[in-house]
Amino acid sequence: MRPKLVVGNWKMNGSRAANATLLSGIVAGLGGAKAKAACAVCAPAPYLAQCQELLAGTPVAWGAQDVSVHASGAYTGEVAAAMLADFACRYVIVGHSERRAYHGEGNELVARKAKAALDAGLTPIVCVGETLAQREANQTAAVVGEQLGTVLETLSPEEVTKIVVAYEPVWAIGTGKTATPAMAQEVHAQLRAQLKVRVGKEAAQQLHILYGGSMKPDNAAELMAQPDIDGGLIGGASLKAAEFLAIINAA
Ligand SMILES: O=C[C@H](O)COP(=O)(O)O
Repeated sequence: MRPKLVVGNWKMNGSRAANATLLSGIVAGLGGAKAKAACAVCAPAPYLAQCQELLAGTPVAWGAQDVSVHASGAYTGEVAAAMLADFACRYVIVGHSERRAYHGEGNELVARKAKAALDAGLTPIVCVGETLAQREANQTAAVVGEQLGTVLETLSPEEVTKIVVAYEPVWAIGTGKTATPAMAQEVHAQLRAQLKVRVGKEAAQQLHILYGGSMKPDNAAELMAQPDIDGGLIGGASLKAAEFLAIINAA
């Protein structure tokens, strides 16, 4: 059975003081006992050093929310994958819908970001998801299929076995609306079938497909009980230690 994975995406939130309180609360809440799920936080880039300082040696991994496709050079404002690795990041989110919507990131760029992350030894968390208009037009399967498909074409099958996929219906992000477990499971099963074509049945069974979109302590257990939902990518609820811990414990 795949162990569950719960990842917090802090988005553009936090401060040195607030992060210290949040991270010490999470670590204390895990209590040194074997957590029910693997967990990580994806922090804004300036706080990765703080994550490394406070989380090294704990069960909580850390990562970033975006990465450049370039290795180094004249790319003002960008952060290279090697720089994230320098701060011992394990994960980096690529293709979050907020990057797609506000920064015009398309499927090919997202795939190149996933490749850049893998080349630096990081695990990309590749986000896919449809807008409300796309769902209402019955385009969900086509949209997420194309989003994941471009990544699968860009990476070798061996590289694909090292990614994490996150299904995040855009209409459920930060809105309090959640996909029902059945709706989410339907898309997760489709994504796993697509992965299977690329990497084979056994490897596809090992891959993590996370659900994101208003996952909270009160709906996490039901969502994660679905056969193809292997954890969560948590926004708002990852900013409060008690809520984040409750979701980890619901796994
Ligand atoms: O990456 C996280 C998702 O965008 C979900 O955010 P949310 O839990 O605040 O809805």
